[in-house]
Amino acid sequence: MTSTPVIDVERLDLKYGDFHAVKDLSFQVRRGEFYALLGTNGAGKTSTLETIEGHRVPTSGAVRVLDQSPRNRAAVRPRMGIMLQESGFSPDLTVRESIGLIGALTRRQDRLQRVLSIVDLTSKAGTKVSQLSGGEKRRLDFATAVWGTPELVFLDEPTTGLDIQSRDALWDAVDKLREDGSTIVLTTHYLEEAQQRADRIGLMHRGTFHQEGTVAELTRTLPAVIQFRLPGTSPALPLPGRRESGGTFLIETHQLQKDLFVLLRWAQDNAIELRELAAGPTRLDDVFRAINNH
Ligand SMILES: Nc1ncnc2c1ncn2[C@@H]1O[C@H](COP(=O)(O)OP(=O)(O)OP(=O)(O)O)[C@@H](O)[C@H]1O
Repeated sequence: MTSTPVIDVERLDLKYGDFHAVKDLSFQVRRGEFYALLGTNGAGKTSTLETIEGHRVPTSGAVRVLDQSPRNRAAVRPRMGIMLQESGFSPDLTVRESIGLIGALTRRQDRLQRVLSIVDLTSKAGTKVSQLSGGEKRRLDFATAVWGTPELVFLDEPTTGLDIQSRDALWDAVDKLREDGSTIVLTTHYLEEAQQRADRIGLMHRGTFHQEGTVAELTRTLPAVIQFRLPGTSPALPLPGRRESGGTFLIETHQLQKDLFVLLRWAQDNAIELRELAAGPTRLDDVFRAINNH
């Protein structure tokens, strides 16, 4: 038996006046899944998420969240943790009071000390929100996703403005949420974060999906890349490649292992050092760059 999806979007349309922001969009997120909703600027991600979160009414189509209408806030809100791009905590409240508010609004149970520790704001518990740094404010926003281990967590650009330690700590906490069974929906422009973690990706462009699938499925159609620099003089390359303006050679291939072997054998036979050699699968960045060619 397949369980009911945690999010079920069926033929969603959203219009702002005459402007058609989301067009006939359908997708599902399964329980325990890490789903990344990505896309170009203005693609319709925020509009879609706001509808799922219950802030917007669809122009047409149906949205179900946790088997409820998202407009049924009393039923749905306690089960969701939503980290918005700006949570809008009152500047006059302290960190402790702000986190207390999350508890009051969601009616989930948790311990203040536990959440303060996860977001690394224990020493700032008595500090007013207006006096927090940008990164500290962002960590406070993350408390909304952590408090009471919600069944469904939305992370909207969660790492913007965070230093590397804070980013690592945030992803560790997200891993812990997943271990505890939470379903995660991420939107971000830091594609490598989604590439590393998402089970599936919905890639939006101009109001609809350009592609949807696992990272492997999204990158399958594009070649992998081998890149390197060559010393002053060398014989012709054994494979078709191109020289970038900075002097780096690029070989695009659909047979990475085989072509890498050909290149390494050529370098060995000709006693050539391939400087700054790097080879890797297609990255999501390349999938994004390819969008505008369509
Ligand atoms: N309230 C509104 N009134 C009119 N147009 C709107 C409104 N909100 C969004 N739009 C338009 O709808 C489109 C989708 O916007 P949305 O914010 O959903 O995109 P996004 O994918 O989140 O973009 P970004 O990555 O740039 O944040 C954009 O062209 C935007 O200008």
